[in-house]
Amino acid sequence: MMKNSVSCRDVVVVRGEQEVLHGIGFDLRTGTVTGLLGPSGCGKTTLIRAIVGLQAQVTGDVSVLGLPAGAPKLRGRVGYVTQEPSVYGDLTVTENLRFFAAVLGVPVSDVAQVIETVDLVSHADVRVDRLSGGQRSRVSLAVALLGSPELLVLDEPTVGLDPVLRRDLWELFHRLADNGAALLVSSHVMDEASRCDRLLLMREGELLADETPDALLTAAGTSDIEQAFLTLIEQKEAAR
Ligand SMILES: Nc1ncnc2c1ncn2[C@@H]1O[C@H](COP(=O)(O)OP(=O)(O)OP(=O)(O)O)[C@@H](O)[C@H]1O
Repeated sequence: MMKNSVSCRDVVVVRGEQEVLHGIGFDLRTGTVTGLLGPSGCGKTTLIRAIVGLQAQVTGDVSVLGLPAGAPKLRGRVGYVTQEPSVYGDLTVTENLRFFAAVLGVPVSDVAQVIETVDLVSHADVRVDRLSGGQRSRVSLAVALLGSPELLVLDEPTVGLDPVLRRDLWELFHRLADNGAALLVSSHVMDEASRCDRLLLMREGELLADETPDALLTAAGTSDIEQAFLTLIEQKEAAR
């Protein structure tokens, strides 16, 4: 039986004066790649921050690998890549990874492995500020892969990448899931939806759908995810 890596129930988040998540519930399964999709500002990053335990003012239940989100024991078991670059520009790829391996208490022998996984062997000794945007985001991903985390949470990892690189990264995500990890990958690009095993579609702080891409398309009677998303919104508004 598939296990749940993340379980969210009735998750409400207030940021500033505003409630931005209005009672979200879903499970994230081990060994799958789940896409978190929705328009800019709908609350994807906020939900991700709640899962990795960085968000204040969360009510409801967020359980990660059987522990409360943010529990100290989850350190090293959860990898998180933010939208902002999280590596040092004045260090090489290898130096960055050695630094983060030491911080995380991960064996230094893992460094070469993750560099290979993200396909940066040829740039291992190049300073990060001399890399392209896509290469740099793969360094951040390599940091998140240190220690072979059981849950990987990636906030818009493919923004600004060319189609070939995007395809390669999605192949990597599925390899990681095949090896037993759960991945949650946010995107506001609907055409990435078909690459996911499951989809969470968000709008204005609510979950509109928690389905496989096929089930979603069948329910909406279309072959286009963007159209399915619009149909769902129309159905929801008609039901109000
Ligand atoms: N620091 C903050 N203080 C108050 N409100 C915030 C803060 N950061 C974000 N918000 C609000 O929370 C809501 C959700 O933002 P969030 O960043 O989670 O959306 P998102 O779906 O990740 O957007 P994007 O795709 O543009 O990154 C938005 O209405 C935003 O204005």
